[in-house]
Amino acid sequence: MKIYDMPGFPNPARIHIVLAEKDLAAQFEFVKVDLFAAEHKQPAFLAKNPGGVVPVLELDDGTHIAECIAITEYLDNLDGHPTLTGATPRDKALIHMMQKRADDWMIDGIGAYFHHATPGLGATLEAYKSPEWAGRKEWGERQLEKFKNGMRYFDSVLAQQAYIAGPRFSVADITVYCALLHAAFVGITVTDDYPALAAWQAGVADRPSVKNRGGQS
Ligand SMILES: N[C@@H](CCC(=O)N[C@@H](CS)C(=O)NCC(=O)O)C(=O)O
Repeated sequence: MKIYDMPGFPNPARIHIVLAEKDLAAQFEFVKVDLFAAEHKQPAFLAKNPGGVVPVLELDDGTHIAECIAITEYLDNLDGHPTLTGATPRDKALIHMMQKRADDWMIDGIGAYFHHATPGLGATLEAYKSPEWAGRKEWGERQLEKFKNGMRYFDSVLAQQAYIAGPRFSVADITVYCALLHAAFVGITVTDDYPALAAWQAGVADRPSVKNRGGQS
């Protein structure tokens, strides 16, 4: 099986942490897609994922699975013992609720800010010198507000419970953690205003799956 990704980028990092949590990395070949060279917008890659983003999982039968949450569902259920996406109907529902909030408010929020309010991946891909740029930049700035509201919300959640979706580590933790990685890249860090989020972040950073993911992503 293959994973198409780009080392150092936040969404691929989500999958590297999942692979480490599930001890599956050795079963995969990693194929680098050069985002700066716009390889992900070429027909060969778009045939794998019309969304034109990484990561993408390729199964041995040629099936392509895009979207981190879908890839995580697949990987987490391979051994019949899901540990990241919930084992009971209640846990599954709570994890997916928080995962959706983490996707919408955190990883998409900071991603939109990066692509629309900063030079992002550069002039060729982002077209930030286009006449529409001013409006897009303003929209991107508003996405940063959404991200900061997300930080505030998750800080309040983590003041009440150990992890994002309850007492156990889950895919929702991975999503929030990787959104914070992306935020740090653009200079936005977790400050003293968010003490529970900061303590949780330090704990997640210390997990073997996060610390030792083979230097990948
Ligand atoms: N919703 C997607 C997001 C994937 C995504 O945005 N990946 C980024 C890398 S971190 C990407 O490929 N960006 C390229 C671009 O936007 O042109 C997922 O969950 O996999």
